[in-house]
Amino acid sequence: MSDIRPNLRKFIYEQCLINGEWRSADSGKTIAVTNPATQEVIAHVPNCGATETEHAIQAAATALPAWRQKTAAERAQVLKRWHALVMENQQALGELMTLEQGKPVAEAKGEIAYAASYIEWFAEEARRSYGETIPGLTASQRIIVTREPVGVCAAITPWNFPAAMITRKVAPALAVGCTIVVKPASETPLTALALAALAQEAGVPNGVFSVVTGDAKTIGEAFTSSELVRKISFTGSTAVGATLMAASAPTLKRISLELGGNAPFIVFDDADLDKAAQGLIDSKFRNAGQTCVCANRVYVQRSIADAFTQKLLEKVRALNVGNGFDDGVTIGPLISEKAVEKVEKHIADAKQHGAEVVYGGARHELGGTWFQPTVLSNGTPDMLCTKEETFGPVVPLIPFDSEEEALGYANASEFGLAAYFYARDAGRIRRVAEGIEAGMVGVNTGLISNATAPFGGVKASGMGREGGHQGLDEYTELKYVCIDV
Ligand SMILES: NC(=O)C1=CN([C@@H]2O[C@H](COP(=O)(O)OP(=O)(O)OC[C@H]3O[C@@H](n4cnc5c(N)ncnc54)[C@H](OP(=O)(O)O)[C@@H]3O)[C@@H](O)[C@H]2O)C=CC1
Ligand SMILES: O=C(O)[C@H](O)CS(=O)(=O)O
Repeated sequence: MSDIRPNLRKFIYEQCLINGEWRSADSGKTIAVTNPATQEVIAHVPNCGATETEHAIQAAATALPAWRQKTAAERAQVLKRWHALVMENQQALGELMTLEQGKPVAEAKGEIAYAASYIEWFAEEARRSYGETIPGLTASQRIIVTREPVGVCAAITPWNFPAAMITRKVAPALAVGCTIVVKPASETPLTALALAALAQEAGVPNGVFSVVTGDAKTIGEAFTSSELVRKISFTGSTAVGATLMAASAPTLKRISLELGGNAPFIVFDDADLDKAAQGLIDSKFRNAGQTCVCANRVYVQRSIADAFTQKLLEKVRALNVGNGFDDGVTIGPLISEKAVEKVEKHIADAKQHGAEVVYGGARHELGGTWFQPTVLSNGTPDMLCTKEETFGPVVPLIPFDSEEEALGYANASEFGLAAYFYARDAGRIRRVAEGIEAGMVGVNTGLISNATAPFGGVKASGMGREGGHQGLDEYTELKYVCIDV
């Protein structure tokens, strides 16, 4: 039986929104969108190329003057209407996300609310894009610093958070008066198209926000080579981020990169072990482990390792693997067969390093791309999963003895997106929070993502911040005006 429910059909857009028009690819070619739980083809979206992308970029440039000339309050009103429409349709948008991405409906609805919170946040921030005045150097001199929109922007987003990765780029861009063209991931274009339809209904003018689906490399090259595009915002793998950064250099574009992670999760001997076990569940198994901020390597102080492992196993056993549409399911399918193979590779490598599978460790009996929630004990600090993100429901437990040893392991990574640790000693919290190399640190919590805080990483995890008041900075340029009158 199809998971496509009658209420969803009106939210399935099989055309791209370019300059306010819903259109197919010039070639007529399409890309199939499948349900990862059933492999059912649920829709076909346009396989656009350079011409359609350039049309969308040109439309964004044409729409820019009128949109940037609106007052911040006028732009905020449009964003607030968009926020209201997204939340009014939270159930349907959540089910649409489950249909194309696989995460459980409850989690998908949570992401819709999280995505909407970025729209609401930047509707409010739109009116706080402040400049400053600086005392002049002479009696007749006045120094004014203003913020202006960067201009035409482009965004490329991943499949794991099909709504939030869109709104945390589009909302700040529109709030400050930019226009934007978005290329969503080919696995999950439907959520992006539905969000664009609601933005259009909310009154976002033609050309201000377009969505182009199709060949990533071709569309990406159209973005990076265009002199009209002044800013690129990307969320995805470090490799692609680096490619986009290099390709943007000839036209000196502004760039924001939210890239790969490999979050350490440290449990010290003075931690509240029940909180730490729950925090690890919250961080690790969200989206079946397919998030860039999830705990990827877990360091447990040796003296409490056995006690912590038992508390963790009690919670892991309660996880319910299944179709995201089924009540009570907490772990959906992984996005692809390739994703499952990467998880298997990491587990095999860990076992070769001496790790033991204390729970799960193999594909789920449901078949397809479902994988058993897995706990490995007796891990080592040189396993493959300590070097690259697993992007699956695997907890590798690695014992350590001293605080210095744990911090050394945590920082021995090219990545620096998120990090987590549980402790209660104030001095330890200060030392570790300041010593860990990451853009975001969770102390006694496994959930750190929200629209009010600056989300982003250091080292190979990227640059720039999304969310918080800092999120506006990515879409504005400073202008310094020196007046002598
Ligand atoms: N820091 C963060 O917030 C996040 C980081 N990530 C990281 O991304 C990875 C998983 O996401 P995944 O989607 O596989 O990453 P990818 O980098 O493969 O894809 C991300 C997006 O980039 C597009 N893309 C792929 N190749 C190119 C190219 N040559 N030029 C332009 N665009 C391109 C994809 O299009 P298409 O779908 O058509 O291939 C997709 O829209 C993980 O490493 C994860 O850690 C993911 C999410 C959030
Ligand atoms: O893509 C991701 O993993 C997201 O950035 C994680 S979050 O913002 O939803 O935490």
